[in-house]
Amino acid sequence: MGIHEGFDMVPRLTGGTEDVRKWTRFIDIIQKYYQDDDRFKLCNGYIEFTSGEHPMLPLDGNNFVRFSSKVCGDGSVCGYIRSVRQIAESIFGFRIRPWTESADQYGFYDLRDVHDSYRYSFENTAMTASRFAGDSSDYPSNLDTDNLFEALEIPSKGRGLVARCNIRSGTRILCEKPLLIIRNTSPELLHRDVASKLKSLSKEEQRQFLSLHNNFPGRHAFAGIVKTNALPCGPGAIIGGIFPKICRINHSCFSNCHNSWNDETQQETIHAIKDILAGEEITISYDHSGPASVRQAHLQPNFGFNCQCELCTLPPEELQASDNRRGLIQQLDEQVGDAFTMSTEPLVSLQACQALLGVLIDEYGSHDMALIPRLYYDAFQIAITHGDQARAKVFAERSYKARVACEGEDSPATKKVKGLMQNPASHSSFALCSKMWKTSKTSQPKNLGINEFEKWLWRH
Ligand SMILES: C[S@@+](CC[C@H](N)C(=O)[O-])C[C@H]1O[C@@H](n2cnc3c(N)ncnc32)[C@H](O)[C@@H]1O
Repeated sequence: MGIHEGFDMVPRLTGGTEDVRKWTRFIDIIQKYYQDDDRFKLCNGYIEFTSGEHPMLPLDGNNFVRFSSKVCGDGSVCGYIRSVRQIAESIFGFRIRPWTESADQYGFYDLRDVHDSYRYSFENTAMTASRFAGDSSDYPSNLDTDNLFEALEIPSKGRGLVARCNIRSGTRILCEKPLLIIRNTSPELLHRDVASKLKSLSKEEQRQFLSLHNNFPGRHAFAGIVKTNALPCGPGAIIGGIFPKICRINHSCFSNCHNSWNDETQQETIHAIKDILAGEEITISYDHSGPASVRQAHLQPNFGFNCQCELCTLPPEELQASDNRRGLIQQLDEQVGDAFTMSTEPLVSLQACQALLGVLIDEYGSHDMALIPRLYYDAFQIAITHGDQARAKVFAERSYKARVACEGEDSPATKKVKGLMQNPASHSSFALCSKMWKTSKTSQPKNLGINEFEKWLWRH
């Protein structure tokens, strides 16, 4: 029989947005925490710890009731049960009910509930994904990018790209050279500019351009295609690119991919910023962040559509809750960017950074890698301008890791932060404001637990 230990989720999670967000956050933290652990396995639709009775966590938490294993005979599984429980408690609080038979404590649910939940969570996910990807060892790594997606009709959005198999967060889904690069100008001039540039394209490239969606038909049709589809070549760029495949990707205010322009290779890349399941639509964000009304006010005149993404179509109270978080994100972002506070009260800036990280995770789950590299880079700057190389190095490492996931190793921004991670003092602002936090780059404390390390890092 043996002695069992674990925890139950009481009450069970609902399919509501808040619960889904919390579970996504929980799974993200688990993946990051155990990513270098040999016994941690990310499988098709679930996570497995190859220790004890191989306890599992489903990637979809709806219906999850228990994480447990027989613990005698394999000491290491106890460690997994307890650390997963601690992470779960930090997110779900009182809903996590720990129990151990060694202290005569038993789970809340009876075995039939637990078996039903297992059947739902594990057998179902394996079957669902295998329908798309062929076998149950999904997240294929050897497919060329053309096999990762297909163009399909999406309700109320025209055509869009849909994943053909499970795609892991951090995967480069597409890398494309533009058909055309154009400068923003009046519709008439734009139409003429495009007309002359089209002449130098091949017949196939012309066909690709002309087949793109146009939300602004009329006298200047080429300008309409450009306005509907162009993506800026870099943040704040006044030139934009038109891409045959990337321009088929629809927008979401809660996107699962990140697009970025690589100025060195002159290509646009698309990276998954969360695990995407086969059958899910691939989306990017055309917009800045901010509350729904601000996003709509940008999308309608600039791209000519009312957003129908999963966030904008939430019931009003849930959308309001998201708006409040996004308002707070903007507020904290401004505080973090305040140069005077950074130079005179760096601790206030660092606290704003940490608070921002918390709200970002609440709003996006931790998957929104696109904002995370910048946040850690801001934290790096706060530390380095006051001479703190030890923390600056950790912030640079985190920024680098997040940047690789959303832009790849070949992105100029990734290369830059990689250099800073190796040598934080090479930054031009090193000790520029003060030396009051002076440390060496190797003086990070050793042997601290996660919480203690975070306290050190954020100067609590
Ligand atoms: C760059 S195109 C994307 C591909 C396009 N759906 C197609 O059929 O080729 C942008 C257009 O797609 C549609 N679209 C993209 N995202 C949308 C969304 N979230 N809600 C509604 N329509 C969307 C809008 O018509 C928008 O102008």
